[in-house]
Amino acid sequence: MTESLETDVIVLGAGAAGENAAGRVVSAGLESIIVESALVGGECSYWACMPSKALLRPGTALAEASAVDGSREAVSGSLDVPAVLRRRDSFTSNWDDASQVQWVKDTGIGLVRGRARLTGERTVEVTDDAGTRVTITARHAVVLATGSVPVEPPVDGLADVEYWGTREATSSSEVPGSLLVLGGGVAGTELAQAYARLGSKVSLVARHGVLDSLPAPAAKLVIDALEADGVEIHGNTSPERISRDESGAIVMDLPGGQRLAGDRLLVSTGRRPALDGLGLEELGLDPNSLRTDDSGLVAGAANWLYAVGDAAGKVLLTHQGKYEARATGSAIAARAHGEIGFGEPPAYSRFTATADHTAVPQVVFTDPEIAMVGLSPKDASARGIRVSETSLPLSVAGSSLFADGYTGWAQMVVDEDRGIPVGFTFAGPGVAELLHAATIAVTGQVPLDRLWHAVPAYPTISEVWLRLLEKYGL
Ligand SMILES: Cc1cc2nc3c(=O)[nH]c(=O)nc-3n(C[C@H](O)[C@H](O)[C@H](O)COP(=O)(O)OP(=O)(O)OC[C@H]3O[C@@H](n4cnc5c(N)ncnc54)[C@H](O)[C@@H]3O)c2cc1C
Ligand SMILES: NC(=O)c1ccc[n+]([C@@H]2O[C@H](COP(=O)([O-])OP(=O)(O)OC[C@H]3O[C@@H](n4cnc5c(N)ncnc54)[C@H](O)[C@@H]3O)[C@@H](O)[C@H]2O)c1
Repeated sequence: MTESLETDVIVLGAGAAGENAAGRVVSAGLESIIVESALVGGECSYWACMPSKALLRPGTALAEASAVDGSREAVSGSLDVPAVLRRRDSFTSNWDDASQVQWVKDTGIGLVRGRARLTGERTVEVTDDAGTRVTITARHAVVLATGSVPVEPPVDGLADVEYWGTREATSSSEVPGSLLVLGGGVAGTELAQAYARLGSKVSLVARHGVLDSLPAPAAKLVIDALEADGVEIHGNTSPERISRDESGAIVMDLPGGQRLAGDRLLVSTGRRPALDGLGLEELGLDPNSLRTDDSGLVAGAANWLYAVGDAAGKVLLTHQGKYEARATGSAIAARAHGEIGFGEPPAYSRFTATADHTAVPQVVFTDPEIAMVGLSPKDASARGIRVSETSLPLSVAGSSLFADGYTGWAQMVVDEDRGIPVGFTFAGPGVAELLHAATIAVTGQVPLDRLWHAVPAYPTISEVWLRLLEKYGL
């Protein structure tokens, strides 16, 4: 038997983006049903941001205490691995989504559990594990917030060995004796350090370099730290073959005859939007090249289909997905109330995710951290913006108080025609909390001669702002 439901807005996927889209339309007076096939809360809560940061934080806290004369002497032991894993489990609520389900209920959002598929315009069919079907029709819109899936690299033999993805690495209850990591992006780098500090012998294989899309001096600080943690880095290479040997170890054959072996293999080689099996092709849409405007509206779908978060494939970060979802939720509600039309709303209105283009903040939560926002000199030049780059070692009174022998780096990218900063990168211990000031300066397009009057408190690490402006020439 098929149950039929009707609502204003159907949201597919109850990750961070889906929750925010549904929450936004409900707070604007519309009804919404969210459909989820796994845990309400999605990847970030259970298998990505939260558990990975919970695995990293104890190692960073220990390193911070060990980096200061006086407290260093009080550090007498190493990480307590069972306690670290227990704390990680508490951050994932032991993979129980009851509290997030309660939030959905309290917010007035309907929840249907099962796998959703679009069966027509504004119509979704949901099938749960027992085979029960529910058909839901939306009066206004359907939002795709189905997240992303890992990309499996085409490596000979990989499909025949059992390996970890980031889900297994973030939820593991064991710390392997040795771990091979394939992929030197943010996920591979963070998890390589987490496991090295928990006691694994880690080898990291990166097709290009480690964090190679980030400014080289910042990436170098992280590479040095990984090596100090005992991580063996194999850069500019990719395995020719992966197999399992007679002892049960996973073996990676690199070009040139080098062979690496480990108890476990983590593959973290990127992600792509999870749009397969949603019925998009039947609606004349290509899941491999879905295009959305800045309100999330999908091109070619007659003004009823939206995509947000990883599913939209623009920026694969939780905070940016939530931001897109707030814009989309507001746009859907305003359109339903006849307040705006279906043309793309103006940039920087609350109906658009304008910052996706110019001011995306990201933190790499290794020790040292890398925190960046906005455009790199290369990004800016590609957009035809005439920029200057100012960079220096991060060395101010606040940093030397933070840690003995503090090493860091900072960069400011300035649009020379407009006299405004368009990008910042900070690398070093404790720099993540410097980032929001930079995000505000970039998003607010604060002129440098006004930024000069934003005086950093003494003695904080933020004094690096003053050093950057002085070096720039103010
Ligand atoms: C290891 C790792 C660490 C990360 N750390 C950070 C970090 O520190 N900070 C940060 O900003 N970002 C981080 N990210 C990225 C972040 O996890 C994602 O950007 C974020 O989870 C995307 O949220 P979302 O709501 O778009 O998708 P998801 O959280 O993936 O949610 C999508 C939901 O849709 C459901 N779903 C899918 N298909 C269907 C269907 N057909 N029917 C019903 N339900 C469906 C899924 O079950 C899932 O719950 C990390 C990623 C990884 C892999
Ligand atoms: N702190 C954070 O914000 C955070 C942490 C983890 C993940 N994430 C997000 O999750 C997404 C996925 O992370 P990710 O690190 O898997 O993706 P990524 O795209 O950042 O990095 C993938 C890496 O794998 C490498 N690679 C691909 N194929 C390879 C091969 N055959 N051999 C060797 N290397 C290969 C790529 O060169 C790249 O360096 C990213 O968009 C990232 O921003 C964010």
